[in-house]
Amino acid sequence: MHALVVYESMFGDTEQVARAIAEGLSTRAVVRVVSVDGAPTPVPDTVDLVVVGGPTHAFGMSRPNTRSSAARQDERAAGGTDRGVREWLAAAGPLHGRLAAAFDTHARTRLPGSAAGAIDRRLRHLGARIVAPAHSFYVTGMQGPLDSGERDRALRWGVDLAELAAAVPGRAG
Ligand SMILES: Cc1cc2nc3c(=O)[nH]c(=O)nc-3n(C[C@H](O)[C@H](O)[C@H](O)COP(=O)(O)O)c2cc1C
Repeated sequence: MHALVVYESMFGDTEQVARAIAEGLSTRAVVRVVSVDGAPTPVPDTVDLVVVGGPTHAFGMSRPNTRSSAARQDERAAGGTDRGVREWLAAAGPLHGRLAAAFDTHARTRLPGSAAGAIDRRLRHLGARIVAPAHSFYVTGMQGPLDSGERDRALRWGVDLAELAAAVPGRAG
């Protein structure tokens, strides 16, 4: 099985989660993990499983104005304003026959909404078969860092995803 993990990250937290998920997936899959800036469009035919994640901004996926706002808040985010998962998904092409899953990072607050839910809906709309419910990983403040234990939780989710994907008939296990 070939897996592609695509992430957007302004302050580095979603990247850490994406890399941990990729490590978990690698128990059963050949994995490529790429920032949304360099992620291929359309998704190559060789990819069986697409895992897409980004930070929750303003109750959903980032937009150009929320990325600019992040860049004004912290220089770590300065390079990441051009393309987010929203824009990548718009160019990813139909995903019929592909397996997929969505994740996000989210502040531990009572703020509603999640980027993962929006990514999940978009992946379904593109025709992908969702292998696991959209998943959130938590940061302790609006600019991170990741809450303790979240990296390990991401790794375990990656292992679970690989098992769920391998169990789907018709895809390489
Ligand atoms: C402009 C902006 C809007 C945000 N809106 C939300 C929000 O609606 N809900 C939430 O839980 N976190 C929100 N956050 C916090 C982000 O989720 C947090 O920065 C992100 O998870 C960190 O991931 P990253 O390091 O990969 O960028 C917001 C952050 C920024 C910069």
